[in-house]
Amino acid sequence: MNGKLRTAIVGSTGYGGVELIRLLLQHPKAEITSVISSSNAGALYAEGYPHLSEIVTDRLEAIDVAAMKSKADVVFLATPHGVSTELSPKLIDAGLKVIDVSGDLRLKQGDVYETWYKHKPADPAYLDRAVYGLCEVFGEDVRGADLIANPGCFPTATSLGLVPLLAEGWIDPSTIISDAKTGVSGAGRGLGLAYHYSEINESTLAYKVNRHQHTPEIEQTLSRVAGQEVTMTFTTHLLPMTRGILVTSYAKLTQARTDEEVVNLFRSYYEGRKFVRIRPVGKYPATKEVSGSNYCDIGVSVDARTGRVTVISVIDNLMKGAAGQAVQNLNLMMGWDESTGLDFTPVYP
Ligand SMILES: NC(=O)C1=CN([C@@H]2O[C@H](COP(=O)(O)OP(=O)(O)OC[C@H]3O[C@@H](n4cnc5c(N)ncnc54)[C@H](OP(=O)(O)O)[C@@H]3O)[C@@H](O)[C@H]2O)C=CC1
Ligand SMILES: CC(=O)N[C@@H](CCC(=O)OP(=O)(O)O)C(=O)O
Repeated sequence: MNGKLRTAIVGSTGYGGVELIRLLLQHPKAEITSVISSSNAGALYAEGYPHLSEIVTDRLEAIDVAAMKSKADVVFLATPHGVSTELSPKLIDAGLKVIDVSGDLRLKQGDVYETWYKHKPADPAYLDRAVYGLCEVFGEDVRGADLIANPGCFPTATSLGLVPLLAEGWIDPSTIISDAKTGVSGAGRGLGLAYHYSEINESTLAYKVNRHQHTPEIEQTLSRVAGQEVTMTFTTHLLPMTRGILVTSYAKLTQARTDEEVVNLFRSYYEGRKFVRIRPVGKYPATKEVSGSNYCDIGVSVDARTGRVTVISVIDNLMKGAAGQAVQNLNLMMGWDESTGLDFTPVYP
């Protein structure tokens, strides 16, 4: 023992898992004690990820709650939907802390989860116990929690772009439309026809139109902040890039505002929050400007002609959209500075 917090990663062989490894390897207060696989226990981790040769020398371990309890304090779940539903209660009951990167514990109402995810929901007691870790909005809830539902990638970018406007009543909640674009790593490492080079290269497409599972998650956050039920239109698009999410949101202003007023509202709402950066009037962020980092960058514009505000928000889906925010949640949960181990610049170009 060197005094560091011991972490285990279930789903370590996926894209979310390998990004968690990148972050936890250089975290000053945490270490990785188990990399876990449901299908390949015994194999050397770096066999599947040669970029980690001579860096991660561990072998993959099977899922075993007692073994995790003996080797770890906190377990990250970077697993497909449905796994955490069953596994998180066992880990919590064993006295472990859990940060779930999947969607299993994000929606407070089990029937809503079942409708959108087509999976059996988790036990309501654990849904109640899970704290929704959108750090810049609900971060206070995370301190001292033991079960975190890490927000989805699209919900993180979309919600951070709308929350200040709703919190202050500057937009009409019934008029929100968000148009989202993502790179292919959002779909994970598994194979799928839509993600083949020859299918997505030089092409783009909308998918899960009016049925994306992140819609109720965004609505849940916006409703909580607005203090009334919010429904919205949300459309996702796949782009031929590896990392990155860009969301453009539109809503009707409740009264005339200037660009400067809206920029100042965002700056004041996120004051002191390192990972949200607001562009000046007339400037809008690109996905490359946050790539590999935990930042969410936001640009805003008022259209005086239509009375609508346009918000552009970008994140790296694997960082602020998954592993980065999961480590930020770990930091908040442990009472550490939220940027511990995340304090590095984006990769550019
Ligand atoms: N990719 C992204 O940008 C984001 C992903 N997420 C969510 O994070 C989770 C992981 O996503 P991602 O890493 O992209 O997905 P991947 O498909 O890349 O990885 C998922 C991993 O889960 C493991 N797994 C599969 N079945 C089981 C099982 N029954 N029990 C335990 N582990 C299993 C697999 O590894 P093995 O066979 O070795 O066990 C696999 O490597 C998903 O819920 C996803 O929705 C959230 C935000 C963003
Ligand atoms: C390109 C692509 O398919 N992206 C995924 C991103 C969702 C995801 O990562 O899952 P969570 O629900 O756990 O956040 C999607 O649109 O479903």
